[in-house]
Amino acid sequence: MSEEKQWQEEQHRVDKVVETIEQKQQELQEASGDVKSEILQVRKDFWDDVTVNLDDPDDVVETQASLKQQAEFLSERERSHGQKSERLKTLRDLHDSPYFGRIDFQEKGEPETETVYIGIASLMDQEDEEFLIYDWRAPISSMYYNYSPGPASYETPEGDIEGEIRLKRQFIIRGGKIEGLFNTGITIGDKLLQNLLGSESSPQMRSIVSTIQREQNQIIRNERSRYLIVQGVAGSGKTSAAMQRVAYLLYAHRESLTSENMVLFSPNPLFNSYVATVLPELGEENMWQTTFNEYVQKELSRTFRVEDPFDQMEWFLGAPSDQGKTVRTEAVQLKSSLVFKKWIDEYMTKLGSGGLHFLPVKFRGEELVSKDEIRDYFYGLDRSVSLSNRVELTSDWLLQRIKAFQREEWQKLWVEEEIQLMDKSEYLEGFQKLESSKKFTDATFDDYDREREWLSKRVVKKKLVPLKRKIRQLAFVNAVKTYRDFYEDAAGKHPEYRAVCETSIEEIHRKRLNWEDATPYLYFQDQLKGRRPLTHIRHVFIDEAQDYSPFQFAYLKELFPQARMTLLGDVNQSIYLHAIDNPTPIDEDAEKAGTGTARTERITLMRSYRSTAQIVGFTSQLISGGDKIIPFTREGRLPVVIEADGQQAMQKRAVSLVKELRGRDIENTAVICKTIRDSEAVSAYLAEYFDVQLVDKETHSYRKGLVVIPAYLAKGIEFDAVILYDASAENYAEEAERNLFYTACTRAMHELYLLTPGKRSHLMDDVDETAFEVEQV
Ligand SMILES: Nc1ncnc2c1ncn2[C@@H]1O[C@H](COP(=O)(O)OP(=O)(O)OP(=O)(O)O)[C@@H](O)[C@H]1O
Repeated sequence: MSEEKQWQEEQHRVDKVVETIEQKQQELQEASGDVKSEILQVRKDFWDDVTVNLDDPDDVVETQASLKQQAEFLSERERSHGQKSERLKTLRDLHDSPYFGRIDFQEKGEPETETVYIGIASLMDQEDEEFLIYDWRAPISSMYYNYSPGPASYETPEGDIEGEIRLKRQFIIRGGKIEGLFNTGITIGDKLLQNLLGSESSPQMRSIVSTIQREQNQIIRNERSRYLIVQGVAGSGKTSAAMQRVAYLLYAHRESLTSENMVLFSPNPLFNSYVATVLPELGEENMWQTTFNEYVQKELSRTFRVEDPFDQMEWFLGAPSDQGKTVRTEAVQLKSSLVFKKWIDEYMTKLGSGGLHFLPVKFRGEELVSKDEIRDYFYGLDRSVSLSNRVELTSDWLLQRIKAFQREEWQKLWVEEEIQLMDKSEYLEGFQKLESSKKFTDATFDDYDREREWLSKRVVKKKLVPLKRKIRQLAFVNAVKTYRDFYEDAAGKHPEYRAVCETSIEEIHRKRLNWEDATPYLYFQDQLKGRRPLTHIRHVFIDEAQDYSPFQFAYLKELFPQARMTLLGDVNQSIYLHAIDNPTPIDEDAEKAGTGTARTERITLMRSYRSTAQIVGFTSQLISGGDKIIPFTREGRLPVVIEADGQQAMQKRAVSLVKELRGRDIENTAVICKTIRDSEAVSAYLAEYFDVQLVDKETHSYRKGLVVIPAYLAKGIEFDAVILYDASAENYAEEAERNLFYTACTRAMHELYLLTPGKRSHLMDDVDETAFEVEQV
């Protein structure tokens, strides 16, 4: 069949499908309108349709039942309306672009070839008999991603279905019109992918549903593993695959899984907003998205001023190489390791028989239960009971003590004074309560006593509420002091870490916690007080997983005991201090990294999609093993190293470069600096010429245009052009900064410039001279 004929036939089919969509839209709109007016009516008549009678207890019960019934009816209607609106939104998307793929599949033993069209959601014909479009997540659709024409199979609950793909076709459809049509051979989607990857970057990540690659599909549809570890080179689609995986899981387990059962840990708040549009684009709701830092700060900020990972990074990049830096580096390495977790576990065993510190229970400045009494009670409990359970029992005991104390307190003078100060409404409330309980007759002496008694009880009870709450929160355990003792003990046992322990004690004393101490402290506290694990979470996604220490990962495992975990990362992008000599959760040595179980699976992605072949050619030479990275064949300009004659010349060139890029319609440009201080200075300078956005650790979203950003915050995101600001030998002097340098360079999709005010960094020494151009200004 001629190409033109094929095109016509396909367009004809698209027209028919669009017609069906329009019919369905109309029907649904009418039904949705009906439900909406019904809801409005129910809301309006709500009180007419319920029987409200509060005369006697039976009537109250009946009223409650009637109210409940009406409320349930209303919420059922609202739910139905919600589902209809969602379906309408999906139909709107399908109306614009009904599908992106087609396979003709002949099942073994079947005479007919089945034609399967694949889109972002399923669509049945008007008779509900045939699929006009299959959802990309349906089992049969998996073949579209997994196979080229030829033998193919797919899994179903009843077993594997085998056969042959006779044709595989891709479409670009917009506004109901076919704009592109490709019959694909061995590699899927080269042309379509070229198209997509060659386009402009965006401050919001896009869904890759129409061009998912086979190796990415394995991540998306993985059902077996407890820990799925993805080591993927920069730009290999890890984040993209993770988002598609969420959508896939929500579809495949729609009876039992919702977005509330999932959490995504991302590297910073900016990244959260970067990925936030992907799932809604696929018709799914976003899950709980957070950062580990956000979680830690929420848990600890009432006790300590906790450093965040970005400040730790800034310190690392800025601190002079002296004794202080050596000690802190040692501290970071130690406190990230599972060895340190073991030290804490051992100390917990010791605490089982003595050494735990308590705080006295005080009320109105008076000590009710001394810390010694609490300690005696605690250590009087059966020693085989775990520490956290003993703390729980102690809390019960303290609450009992408070109850007894409460009675003694009623008669006290301060209570009488409080009653005098009570405002009128509170007083009246007491009076009414007594009256309604029919214990209060006319104003007799007896009634007056009862009123006093009632009010005294109320005053004492109310005053004790915060204290009881604190006891329930186990605030009587002095975890901070105990943690300090732990370091004292460690300093004695491990003299080689004496300096580390001493500085830790000093920090604790100042109510401060360095980032490397945050997870160990949380863990320490949990061992003492227990923590309710978040069992409703069934899937945890950790992006940039190489930035987590084994200790942090172990902590997350305990926090989400029922969850499967998908860890995505790149060892060459581990930029934090702890990763220098430590394994990270994505390390090949799973045992060391704490991810080794029978159900751990590793997937390695070597193809890089983000950058042009020229940029990948350059960046891959910055890291060891980079020669194995496979660039996606998309051509562009060689990276340019601009050697400027001093700082001023570099600044000037940065301005002219941005102007040049704009002249060529390259709008989304990032000037990537090493630290926030550099970024502030550069953005202030550029602001004299352009509208520029400075991104710092608090930035939640960025807009199109010119952005200045420190390298460690640019993780995970991408720009059309990257200008690496100050790639000099002085600025990037240390080997430990190699990954940061690499991460910054790999943010570029189409063009990469490295500006240096003098000799370029030795981190580029191994890059072949043919992999970049040199410009001198
Ligand atoms: N199958 C695909 N189809 C279309 N685009 C893709 C595909 N895979 C990746 N991309 C594109 O490649 C770029 C990089 O993807 P992504 O950010 O998911 O990679 P990553 O591995 O998380 O990168 P990094 O580790 O460098 O942050 C994005 O623009 C993404 O849209």
